[in-house]
Amino acid sequence: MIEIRDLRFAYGSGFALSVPVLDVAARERVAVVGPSGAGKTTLLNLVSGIAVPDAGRVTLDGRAISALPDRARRAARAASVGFVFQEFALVDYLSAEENVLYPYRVGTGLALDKEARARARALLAEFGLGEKTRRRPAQLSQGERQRVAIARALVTRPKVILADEATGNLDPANKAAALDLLFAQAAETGAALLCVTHDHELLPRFDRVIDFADLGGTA
Ligand SMILES: Nc1ncnc2c1ncn2[C@@H]1O[C@H](COP(=O)(O)OP(=O)(O)OP(=O)(O)O)[C@@H](O)[C@H]1O
Repeated sequence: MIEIRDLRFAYGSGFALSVPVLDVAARERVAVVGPSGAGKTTLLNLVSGIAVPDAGRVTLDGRAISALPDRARRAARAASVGFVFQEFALVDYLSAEENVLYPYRVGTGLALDKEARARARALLAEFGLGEKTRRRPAQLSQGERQRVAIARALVTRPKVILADEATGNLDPANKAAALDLLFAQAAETGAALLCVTHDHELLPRFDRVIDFADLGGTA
């Protein structure tokens, strides 16, 4: 589902990333670990098409997303990828439900129809937020905001789910619960799941753990 070949990327700051091969199959749940600043977020940005590699290829669901022009890449990302951002990146002035529906609002061509709205509400209900769909992020707890961010990543039923420290800043019970939600939804839709995490106690729950140092390294 995710296929990386000979990936190279550098920031102007000098940091460079090189990943010769990385594959994640449909239904596979993979954790990525590594020290702070190793390039884990950068890797997720490259996989999702937020960033474009200097060389090499990222293929998602059979499509070389890294080779697409900007607009097509954004559309492909919206169609194929759900992303749980490190700091959640919720929109302050939108309700929980409107935050979950945000992927439909960013000019990606996905139809914000009745079915999408029903799915957003169903996810929030399943995540224990059925009574709080109209609240704004500031009126939610940290764990609740986290669940809104996860629901937003899942609402389009993406084939690829990327999570950047999706369980960071949560207490142990909320960490486990957040992972349960991600795993259950990924299993339902058959998505590939790639999660950056520093939570070593969660690693046994993944099918595979990739240590960033073994990926091919940074140069
Ligand atoms: N937009 C940017 N421009 C220039 N350099 C950047 C940019 N974003 C990140 N970097 C640098 O690239 C390197 C990798 O950053 P990245 O955020 O991918 O690491 P990380 O492994 O996710 O770290 P952490 O675990 O702390 O989140 C760091 O040295 C960082 O300073």
